[in-house]
Amino acid sequence: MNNAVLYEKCNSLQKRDALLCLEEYSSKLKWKKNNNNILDIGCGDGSVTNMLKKYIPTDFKLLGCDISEKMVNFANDHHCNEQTSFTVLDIESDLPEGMKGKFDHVFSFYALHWIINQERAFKNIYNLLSEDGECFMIFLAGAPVFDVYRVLARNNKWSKWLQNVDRYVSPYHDSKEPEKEVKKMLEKIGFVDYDVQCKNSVYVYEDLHVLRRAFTAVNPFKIPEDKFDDYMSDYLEILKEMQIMAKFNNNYETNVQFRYRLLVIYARKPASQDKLLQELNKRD
Ligand SMILES: C[S@@+](CC[C@H](N)C(=O)[O-])C[C@H]1O[C@@H](n2cnc3c(N)ncnc32)[C@H](O)[C@@H]1O
Ligand SMILES: CC(C)=CCC/C(C)=C/CC/C(C)=C/C(=O)O
Repeated sequence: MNNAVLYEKCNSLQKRDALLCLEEYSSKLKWKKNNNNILDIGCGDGSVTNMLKKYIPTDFKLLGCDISEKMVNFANDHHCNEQTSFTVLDIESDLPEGMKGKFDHVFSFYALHWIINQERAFKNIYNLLSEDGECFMIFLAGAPVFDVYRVLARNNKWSKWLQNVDRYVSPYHDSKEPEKEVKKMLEKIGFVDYDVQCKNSVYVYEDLHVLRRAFTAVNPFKIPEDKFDDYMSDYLEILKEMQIMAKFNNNYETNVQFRYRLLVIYARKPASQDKLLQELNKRD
């Protein structure tokens, strides 16, 4: 997904959930009196990064990062100022030395379900954090859109463009207890005070035009332009087969309920004295 202009117009689901979760969790976040260094991972067009500022009560520097140079350039063009900037970073790759241990807070909204190597990404988040630093992330555990990808990938008409489809399915989509898996990983990496929730959520797309644009904005597959309408028609047919859409409804003005599971994660990197206690507890 590289189309920042389209994504900025179609990220109402992602924005709504970022706002709802920040409202719910903002009282849990601990801020330094000044010089809070903050990172937003998978910032996309930067509009949610920009929204985040409303929840930072004191002086801060905010860096958004994304694997997509197109997204980063769009975010810098639209949201860069003396406190906020954006840079290219793949959270699954090696970290620049200068970023390690530098951030008091790391956020991520609707990005980590795009990551296959979860442990690598979460270890990177741990290493990005300063001592006593905290992270707050929301991303999809499971969603019908991933089942749609798998059905399309089995269709000979689309299999050529949907190879390795599970590369774009959330790593927790088939998990019965994603929060358990995440907690185990956080503990293994060394996070403390973690709170992991998997929330059953629903979002209503008011009509199929809106749904189509939202689906297109996050579509990771390189479908040829002259085939995209046919691809979308097959996508909508699958929604009917999955009974997410009414079977005989060809009315584009119909709304569609998107039911999904959202992981909401808070965790803290222990300060050195905590680490000592952790070690002593392990020995007992
Ligand atoms: C659905 S968008 C979310 C954007 C924004 N956080 C929001 O809530 O609207 C997911 C973003 O994660 C980025 N992303 C995917 N894999 C990434 C990786 N390995 N490292 C950094 N960003 C990544 C994508 O390029 C995309 O911009
Ligand atoms: C009913 C149905 C399957 C709707 C799909 C809605 C949609 C496009 C959800 C976004 C899924 C996603 C991968 C979001 C993201 O990465 O931000």
